[in-house]
Amino acid sequence: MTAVVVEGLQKTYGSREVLRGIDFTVAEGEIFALLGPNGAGKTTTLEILEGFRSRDQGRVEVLGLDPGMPADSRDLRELVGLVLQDVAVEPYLSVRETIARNAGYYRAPRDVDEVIELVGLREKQAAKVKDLSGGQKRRLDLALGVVGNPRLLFLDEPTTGFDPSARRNAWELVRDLRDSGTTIVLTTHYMDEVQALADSMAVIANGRIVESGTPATLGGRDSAFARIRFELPPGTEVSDLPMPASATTEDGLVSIEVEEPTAVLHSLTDWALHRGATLGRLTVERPSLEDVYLDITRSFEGEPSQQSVGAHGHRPNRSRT
Ligand SMILES: Nc1ncnc2c1ncn2[C@@H]1O[C@H](COP(=O)(O)OP(=O)(O)OP(=O)(O)O)[C@@H](O)[C@H]1O
Repeated sequence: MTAVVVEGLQKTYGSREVLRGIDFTVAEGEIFALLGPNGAGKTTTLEILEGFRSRDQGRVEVLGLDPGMPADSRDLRELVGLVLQDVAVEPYLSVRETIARNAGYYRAPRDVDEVIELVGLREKQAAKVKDLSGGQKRRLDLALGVVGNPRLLFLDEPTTGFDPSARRNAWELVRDLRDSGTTIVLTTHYMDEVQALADSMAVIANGRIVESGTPATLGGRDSAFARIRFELPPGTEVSDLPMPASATTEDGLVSIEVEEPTAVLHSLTDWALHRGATLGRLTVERPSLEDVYLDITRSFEGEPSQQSVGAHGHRPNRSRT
């Protein structure tokens, strides 16, 4: 089943066209990542899906419901979990009290101890919210997102401010949630996060979805040329190589670009071994997800962007507490 359907979604703030007709779908049980430069409209899209923001045009369906309809939006509250960028929580309550209080808002919440364990806050369960570090606070946000046992979880930049080990734990948690059947829609600026988590993804730039696919195939990444780089053995020239190669670059390496590197590597290493030489700093790389992502978004930088006229309004208060 499809968990989220977005078709021709448009949103304008004043006369600033932020979404110019975007389309994507999220399959039930997958982790879907929405990416894009600052101000591209990711949060706006998420807020529309969550029912916190109205849309101007287009069709939106979340778990078969329309978040733009008040009655559907109320039903969605039970089915959907949110981890937003600015969750307001009571600073003088403890971690446990905060999670227990939120559990009380749902008909069939998860067990509070299980949630505390899940987000790794057992040691901090008696601490007041105001005394938590930034990363611990974000883990509490995650706990509040999952305590209602949602079918669909929205994560807006879930690991911003986490240390490397807390990020790994959060990824583990997100994968566990997916494996237990929760659909997850997340936004992030970290390509390693997308690589580690996303089953599918879409890039939004200049008000449109400009690429979509999987982390492995985005922007034709899987069929892109491989780049072989190495140090020329002492006493040899680029022209001695058994195939065409670029001259040494400023980092002292020779580079060869090929569609399929197996045969080229074979003749290259054969060539070196026959001379009793080695190919220092030898690497074979295809463009990383980050390379592809930057290429895609850069190609939209020159385009006329969303028009900007008039003052910004205030975001609605999205806190549930
Ligand atoms: N309430 C509002 N009124 C007017 N303009 C707004 C409002 N909310 C957002 N915007 C503008 O809409 C554009 C998209 O904002 P949005 O927060 O959706 O982007 P984003 O992709 O989530 O960005 P970031 O990566 O920085 O979080 C921005 O230019 C922003 O300034």
